[in-house]
Amino acid sequence: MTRDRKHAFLDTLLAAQRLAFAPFIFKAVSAALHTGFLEAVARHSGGTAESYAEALEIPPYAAAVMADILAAADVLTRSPEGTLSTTPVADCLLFDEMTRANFFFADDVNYVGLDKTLEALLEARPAGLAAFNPEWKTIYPHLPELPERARRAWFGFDHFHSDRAYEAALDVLASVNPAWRTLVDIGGNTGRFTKAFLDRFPESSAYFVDLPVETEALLAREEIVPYAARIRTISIDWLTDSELEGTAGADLYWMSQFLDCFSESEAKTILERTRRAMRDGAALAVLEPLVDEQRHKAAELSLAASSLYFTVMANGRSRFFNGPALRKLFCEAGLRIVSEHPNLGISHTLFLLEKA
Ligand SMILES: C[S@@+](CC[C@H](N)C(=O)[O-])C[C@H]1O[C@@H](n2cnc3c(N)ncnc32)[C@H](O)[C@@H]1O
Repeated sequence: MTRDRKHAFLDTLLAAQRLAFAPFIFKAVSAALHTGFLEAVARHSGGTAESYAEALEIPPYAAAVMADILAAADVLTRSPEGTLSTTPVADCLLFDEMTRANFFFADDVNYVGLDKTLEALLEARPAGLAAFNPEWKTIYPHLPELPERARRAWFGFDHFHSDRAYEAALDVLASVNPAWRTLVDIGGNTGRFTKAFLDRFPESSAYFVDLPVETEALLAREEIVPYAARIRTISIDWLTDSELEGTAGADLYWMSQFLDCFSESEAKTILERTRRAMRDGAALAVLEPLVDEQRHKAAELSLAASSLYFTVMANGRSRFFNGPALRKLFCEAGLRIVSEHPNLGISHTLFLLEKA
């Protein structure tokens, strides 16, 4: 009994130290990925820190420090003779697409800015964005200006999480109506969903709605050029009072990973303005990952932690939704849920809505 309690306490103490030293472990992993140290151990296990240092032409000191931290953090195992091999956690860091999208998003987009978490939380402004440019008010109009590594990590993260759900969402849409005519892709970003929709419904056309920085770039994108004749762009900044105009007659409005870019009150007015733009009988489809409705703890943790990106880097006031809060917003905005489709892709729920 006493022994069990002592072990339970030591496990708890270890879990707490993982948190206390989380940035140290994180940056050691980052260095091990960037130097190729982790990959070298994975490909040629059984070497010593020194032998990898020699092969990679990095200082033996660097390899020794990384080996100590990674072995203690269960990313590597080390034999009594000092030979190294990787654990399944290292395999995730090297080969699992989700882990890598999340890791590089954390490292290249957020890490420096996260230092301003307290200010951002208390002042409801993305205080960490100053790490890129002190003049920027939100991240969205500046996505094309991010430094190359940050831009790659931002799109890698965004695309990984939404692309997985697109095909499944298109299946649901096709089962509800095999012949959608006109899509309104709100917050369409680089046009990936618009393109997938136009492929799936060959008779359809699309309105692509976003900030000018995205609408002006869209039709020149190489992958979008073949679809240009079927797409019209509409520029809007939803943070002004603008109404959504020019989409009369459309039968499907679509918002994917979009409402989470806004505070609840902003999201509500966006939904209301969208409802006003919808003709009777039109559908609104909303695709969002819901923090509290995940099947796996790994997904819940990823989403909950990612919310801090919205706080510190993106806008200072939004987060990934919990299910009840989003359903309440729909209702308050005068929309009725027709059906819900959870667990699309890895972690998304698709809501099909109509005017109440
Ligand atoms: C996270 S991205 C979503 C991209 C895409 N829909 C997806 O599924 O991955 C959010 C999009 O909302 C747009 N956005 C953010 N703030 C906006 C605003 N105030 N007005 C209009 N669009 C905005 C951004 O430009 C971006 O394209």
